[in-house]
Amino acid sequence: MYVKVCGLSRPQDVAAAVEAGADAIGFVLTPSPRQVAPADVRALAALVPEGTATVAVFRGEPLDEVRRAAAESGVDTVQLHGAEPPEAFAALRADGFRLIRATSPEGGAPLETGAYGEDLLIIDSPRPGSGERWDPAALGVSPTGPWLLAGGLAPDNVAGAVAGLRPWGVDVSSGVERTRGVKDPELIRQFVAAAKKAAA
Ligand SMILES: O=C(O)c1ccccc1N[C@@H]1O[C@H](COP(=O)(O)O)[C@@H](O)[C@H]1O
Repeated sequence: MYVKVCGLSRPQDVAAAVEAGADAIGFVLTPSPRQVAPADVRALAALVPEGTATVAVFRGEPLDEVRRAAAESGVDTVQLHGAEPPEAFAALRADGFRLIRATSPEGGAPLETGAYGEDLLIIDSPRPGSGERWDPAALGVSPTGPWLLAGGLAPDNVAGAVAGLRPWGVDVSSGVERTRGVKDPELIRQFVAAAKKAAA
């Protein structure tokens, strides 16, 4: 079970996620209560050991801005939540990034990993980072490639969500916060442990 913890902005939260065994650490570079400047992401990403992915999250920014901010951040992976075309993914691939495409079942984009050249697909609610669950019935058939389930996951519901949809991995932001935008290291530990125990 691949586990991504997203929206980190403090060293102690990065440390908690790494120590708990998260596979990917996400930093939000788009307007959000969790937004972090590229220079601050660089400092946080430097705390992440090799082998754990560092992910810069964007939503709807122009491609030039994404390329510039991702390079400045020092991450290895870019996650796009907008309506970016396959050409944007190709450009970021040429820059050397691994790629995550995030969409929702209602979004109209293909629910197939790799459709735009990405390495990983995230299926999320239409309002990413909101903590909202979405109706699993909207998914129909699960993607065959590696995909992460996101949207309203938390330590106490991740096992049930995994049992229902059998994703390759999970992604969380709001569910490991007690105050919106502020991560809780203990909830991060609980989430990663519960997710790792959940059978895909
Ligand atoms: O976390 C954010 O604030 C955010 C903002 C804009 C785009 C994506 C964002 N995060 C992604 O949202 C989901 C998790 O959402 P939830 O809060 O757990 O319901 C995940 O894909 C994050 O990478």
